[in-house]
Amino acid sequence: MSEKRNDYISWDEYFMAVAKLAGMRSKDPHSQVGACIVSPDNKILSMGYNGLPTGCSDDEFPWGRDGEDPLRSKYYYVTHSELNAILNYRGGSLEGAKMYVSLFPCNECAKAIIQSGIKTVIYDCDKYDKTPEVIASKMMFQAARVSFQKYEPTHREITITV
Ligand SMILES: O=c1[nH]c(=O)n([C@H]2C[C@H](O)[C@@H](COP(=O)(O)O)O2)cc1CO
Ligand SMILES: [Zn+2]
Repeated sequence: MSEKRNDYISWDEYFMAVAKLAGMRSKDPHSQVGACIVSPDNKILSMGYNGLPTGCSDDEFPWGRDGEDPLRSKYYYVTHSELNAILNYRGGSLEGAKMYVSLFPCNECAKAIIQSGIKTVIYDCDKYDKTPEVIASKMMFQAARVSFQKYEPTHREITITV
């Protein structure tokens, strides 16, 4: 037992798993999104998931997706995981940081990511890649020189018993 373990998880696996773990806190019945912000020297700075702003009850605001009245769907109210991760940060600057996120950021989150100084986005799912929001997001990232790369899944199963 004096040898070093060699089946430990990689930095990428660790941070994407942390992002997905944060997403498991989401109350959204359709899409649970998690984000983890990491410093250039691999320290976790902040995390977030998609949820309602403080004071807006999970039980009173809607979680539906569509309907005639936009005030009765979730979209006007939910704070996205990426924005929550940025706003949850209580330290100094995020300049040069990386963001691991389970879903490609929308255009509004892209603006916040760019303005916060985050320079790299590592994303997993890109299920909305044909939408104008995600197309606009990619255009802004390219113009602002924020690199975005698809997380390369290793398919390692990580089991945590709590
Ligand atoms: O980047 C994102 N980050 C994020 O947290 N979200 C949240 C908002 C909603 O709660 C949910 C998307 O809902 P839906 O897939 O039902 O349209 O995910 C959505 C996006 C869209 O890309
Ligand atoms: Zn967003």
